[in-house]
Amino acid sequence: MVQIISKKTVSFIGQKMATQIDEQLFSKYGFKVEQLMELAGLAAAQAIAAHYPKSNVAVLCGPGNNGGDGFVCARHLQQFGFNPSIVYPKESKNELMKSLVTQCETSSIPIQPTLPTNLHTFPLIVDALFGFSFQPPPREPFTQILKTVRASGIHVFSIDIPSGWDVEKGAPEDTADDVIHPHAVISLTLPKICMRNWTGPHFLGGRFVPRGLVEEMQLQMPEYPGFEQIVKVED
Ligand SMILES: NC(=O)C1=CN([C@@H]2O[C@H](COP(=O)(O)OP(=O)(O)OC[C@H]3O[C@@H](n4cnc5c(N)ncnc54)[C@H](O)[C@@H]3O)[C@@H](O)[C@H]2O)[C@H](O)CC1
Ligand SMILES: [K+]
Repeated sequence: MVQIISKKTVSFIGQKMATQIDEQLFSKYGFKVEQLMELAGLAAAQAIAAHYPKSNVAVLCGPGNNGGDGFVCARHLQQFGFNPSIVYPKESKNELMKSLVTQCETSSIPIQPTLPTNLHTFPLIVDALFGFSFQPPPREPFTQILKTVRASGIHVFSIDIPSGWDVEKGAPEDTADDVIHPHAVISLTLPKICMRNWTGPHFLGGRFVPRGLVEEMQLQMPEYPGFEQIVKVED
């Protein structure tokens, strides 16, 4: 059972604050992005395994670190007995992303640049296209992908923020067809302001922020029970 915490007990952060936390973790606090990405992707996979039955799952990975979380999540989902396939529309030249591709390829996780033609047979999609650095509106080829996913009606689990959402302005109109309308979301580190009014299943992970940074930036962090990596956020 994932422990439930109240949304009143955690800070909701904007795009600038999320970027500042990220920068501080890597500069002053000495972390490497791959360390944190591993924990972020693992937390996402744990939330998925806690919330959905084992199945085929299409993991949509964008060109930035949100996409990196998706690759890590796919690897762990396979370890947990899911059958992941990765959709990676815009290959990054970044060495870390190349390593993540190798890790998944050598684990026999298929990777393709476009949505599978049999997408309708997938019970679940993981959305790791864009995170807190997204600047709307989406550009091609992502617009078309977001539209197809929206039209499919398949349950989508979003990592950090639902792709296509403005990080701060919140959920778009119900009629918007080029954004993710998620079934569930995992916020990483802290929820972003766009998640304030979200009432669907909401997990929180990324239990890696060091005490010094929490105090320096006066962050209200979640109380994780014991040695858990995820909690669920409710009213
Ligand atoms: N501190 C943490 O909590 C950690 C979070 N992680 C994850 O990293 C993302 C943020 O990653 P970042 O590389 O900064 O950016 P994104 O992945 O959100 O996207 C950048 C990527 O997207 C392109 N892009 C931006 N806007 C558009 C657009 N309108 N259309 C098309 N493409 C767009 C841009 O060019 C870049 O290529 C965070 O959310 C977490 O998921 C880390 O894994 C660990 C630490
Ligand atoms: K996302």
